[in-house]
Amino acid sequence: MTTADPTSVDTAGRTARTPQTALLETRDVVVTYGGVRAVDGMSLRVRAGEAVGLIGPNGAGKSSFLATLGGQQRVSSGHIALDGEDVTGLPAHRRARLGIVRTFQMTSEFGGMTTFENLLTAGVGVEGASLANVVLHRRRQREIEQSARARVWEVLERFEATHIADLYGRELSGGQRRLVEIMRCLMRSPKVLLLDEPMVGVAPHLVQRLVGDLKSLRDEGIALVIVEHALEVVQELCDHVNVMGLGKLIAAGTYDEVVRDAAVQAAYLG
Ligand SMILES: Nc1ncnc2c1ncn2[C@@H]1O[C@H](COP(=O)(O)OP(=O)(O)OP(=O)(O)O)[C@@H](O)[C@H]1O
Repeated sequence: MTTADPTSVDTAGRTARTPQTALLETRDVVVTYGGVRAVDGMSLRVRAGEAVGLIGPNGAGKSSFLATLGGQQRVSSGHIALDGEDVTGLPAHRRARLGIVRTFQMTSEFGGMTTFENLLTAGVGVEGASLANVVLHRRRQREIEQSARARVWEVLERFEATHIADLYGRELSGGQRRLVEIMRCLMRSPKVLLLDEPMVGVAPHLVQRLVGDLKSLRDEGIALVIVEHALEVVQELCDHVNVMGLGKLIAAGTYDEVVRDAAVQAAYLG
């Protein structure tokens, strides 16, 4: 992720389509909660096949900014574009259809479903099995379900996770849960995968495995945007690291570049 080219997004948020156009681009994104300016003018670009880290001290605005990318948080001002198209006003489910998908920690509802069912529900949602479809087009619904079932097995095999297909969410280890969360996103064939602390609760010996899985997604061309406090993970996984402090981008570059930056050291110490 790099800072935005100021000429690339016009005032209506449209981006000129050039070979250099970023897959995901934000321009001057601001989020305010009451009087708190949690995100204060974030302009970033993310290319396809790039793993981008978002780091910074507690309260820097990372999660709020990530939520604006996924559409879970409305921006107070600014623009967000995917593939050159302005998506700023789109709700999360419409962005997900366009390819911006965010991992969510499994809630208790998921604990009562098997891994297979967890993935299936994510997959059936993709093709828009609305209530109307279910009621009016049963055959179409069966086709959607059949293709989603095939996709579930594809995803489980790709992550060597067929052995957890019949385990309930509540029976999974922390690392397996994180994997299911990522696999649920994969059911939606994302272009951009947003991850908020993907390594929380993962046993140390499984972190490497999950990092490897994320690298393989990146190498297939999916853009990853990762908020992560575990800096060794950021160092290993991310091609580009953005550091936030008090809502603003205070440094950007490779991991080695940003950790040497005086402003970054001051933000972490201060
Ligand atoms: N829903 C909310 N209502 C009011 N203030 C909020 C809300 N969410 C976050 N904030 C505030 O916005 C600022 C940024 O919070 P945010 O969670 O985005 O930061 P963060 O960098 O992700 O922090 P952490 O690393 O601790 O998760 C903080 O001052 C926080 O208290």
